[in-house]
Amino acid sequence: MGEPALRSLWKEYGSAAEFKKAVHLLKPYVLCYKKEYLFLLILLLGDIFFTILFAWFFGTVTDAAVHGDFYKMKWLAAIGGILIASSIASNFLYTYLETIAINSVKRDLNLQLYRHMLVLPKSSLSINHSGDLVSHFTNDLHQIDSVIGSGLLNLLRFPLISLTVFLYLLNMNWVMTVSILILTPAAAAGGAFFGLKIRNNSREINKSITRILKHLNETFQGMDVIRAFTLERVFYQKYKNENNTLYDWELKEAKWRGWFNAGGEALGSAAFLGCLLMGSFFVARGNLTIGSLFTFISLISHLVSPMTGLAAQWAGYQRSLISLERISLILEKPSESQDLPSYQPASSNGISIQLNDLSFTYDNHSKVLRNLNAVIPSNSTVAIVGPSGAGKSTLSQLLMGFYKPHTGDILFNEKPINAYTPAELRNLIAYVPQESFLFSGTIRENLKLARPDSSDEEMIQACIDAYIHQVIMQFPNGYDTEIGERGIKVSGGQRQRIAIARAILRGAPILLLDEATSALDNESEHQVKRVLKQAKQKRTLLIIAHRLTTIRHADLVIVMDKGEIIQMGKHTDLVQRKGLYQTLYAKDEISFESAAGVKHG
Ligand SMILES: Nc1ncnc2c1ncn2[C@@H]1O[C@H](COP(=O)(O)OP(=O)(O)OP(=O)(O)O)[C@@H](O)[C@H]1O
Repeated sequence: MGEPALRSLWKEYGSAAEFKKAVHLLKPYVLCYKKEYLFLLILLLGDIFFTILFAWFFGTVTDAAVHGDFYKMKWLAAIGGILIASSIASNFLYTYLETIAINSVKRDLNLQLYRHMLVLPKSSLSINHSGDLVSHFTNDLHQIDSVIGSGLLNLLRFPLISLTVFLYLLNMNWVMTVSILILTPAAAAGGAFFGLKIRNNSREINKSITRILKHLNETFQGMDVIRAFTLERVFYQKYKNENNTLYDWELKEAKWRGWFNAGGEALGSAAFLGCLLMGSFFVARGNLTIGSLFTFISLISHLVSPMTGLAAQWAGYQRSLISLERISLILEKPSESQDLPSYQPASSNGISIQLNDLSFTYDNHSKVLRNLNAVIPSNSTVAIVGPSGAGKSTLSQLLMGFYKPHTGDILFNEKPINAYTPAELRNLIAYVPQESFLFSGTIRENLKLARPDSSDEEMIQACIDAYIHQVIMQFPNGYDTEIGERGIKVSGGQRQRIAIARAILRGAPILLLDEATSALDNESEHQVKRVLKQAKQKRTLLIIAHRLTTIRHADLVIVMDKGEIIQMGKHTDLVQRKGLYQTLYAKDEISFESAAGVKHG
């Protein structure tokens, strides 16, 4: 590492800003368990008391043995028994309470992180890779033990035990005690140096773990492509390289920790040897008993090791701080609502939609939607068509409030959608995405997610309308058939029809279908469209479609190209007019007829 890089890292490390940030983040969670932490603190103070008492006991027993005072040894044995029993009870309680404190804080932080991610705007969430997001839960949350468990209490315990032992030893022999203090700067400097090294390493380790999780995510999601394109060797090699990188960083960290522990031991040994030599001198001169020397030696480690211990703790904090920094970056992002949205039955009144000079950009550079103006009356069927990349799906994302318009407005019943809460807005729309996503579980569970209070009759009717009921009834367990992860056990067309049934069951006043019939055969598509046409008295139907032959019945067709609305009207009018719609329709009809010809031929 270059000198300037080291200097800037040191500056960052020494600023304590991150430490303050960590305290700010963790404080509310830790305070929820203040009773447990208070009790732990009392046990820690008890531990200091036991440490001194054991050292005193050790020295007193030695002196009694040297003087052959068996009467004293008898009651010392009884005290020893009480001390050991109390120490065992205190250790057990400490371990138990620490586990409660650590796991409670971690559980609460975990839930808050998950909750926050659920209500983050799509624009904030989509800049992170899903592997990155998962790594906050699988890696970062497990790295914070050292700042919420003993590590936190040691910040108090180490200085306290050092001070108590120092005063006790000072009282016993001030020359030896003061002499040992010359080791303090070495312990502190060692801790600071290794902490800096470990901190830098932790950052790289976290990055490496995140890359591995990303790679795993993509491997399992893209397994079919990997197999079809024989990419197994390429993926294996990439995974191996990532793991080797992680191994190298972990090894580096182990080396630093190894050196650090060895350094701590060396300091401890130096203190022990120094005390033994000086102590022997004082014993020989009759200024110290052998028992007192033993007491001194057994306590000296508690004077030196808290110094190295505090430094080690500080070094250990670095890994936790890096993880906390990553978690707080997510928690700091503003959410789109305070409450978790949930299903609320929407009013059955129709919803009119108005686009007012609507423009949008994903990256603040190139506009994906430009000055869109349109009025969609309530309970009408509107088709949005146009070539690939025209901006149709982007418009649907804006209608659901996943992204905010750059300029202009969208009005539902003449009220800007910004005036609705995300939950209100999304309860107005039933959405069928381009790629239907089903959750693992049964078909019934997937359907009832859309409207938990729906009856079985309503669920079955939605499936009849989506032309999927007969198919479901042929499955061995009917509606209770498990459909596997992401609905992998049903065909693409079946998945799409279950997704349409789910949206119909939701009963929202707007039904938004984004290429939702692309995987259906002609017969299924015809049936679904027939039912949707019947249902239009009850809802506004927005259909984004590629196959224009299927949207002839729409009340309004909006033709988009390069982010603009270039034509608008009824199919019968548009098909007569020269323009993009006519061209697209002619092409579509040819391909439809030739497909039918191939089928029948
Ligand atoms: N999340 C995104 N971030 C950045 N650009 C995007 C994002 N999603 C889409 N785009 C860009 O916005 C433009 C419009 O895409 P959009 O998906 O809305 O088109 P579309 O008309 O629905 O196309 P298709 O019919 O192929 O689905 C494209 O140029 C695309 O590259």
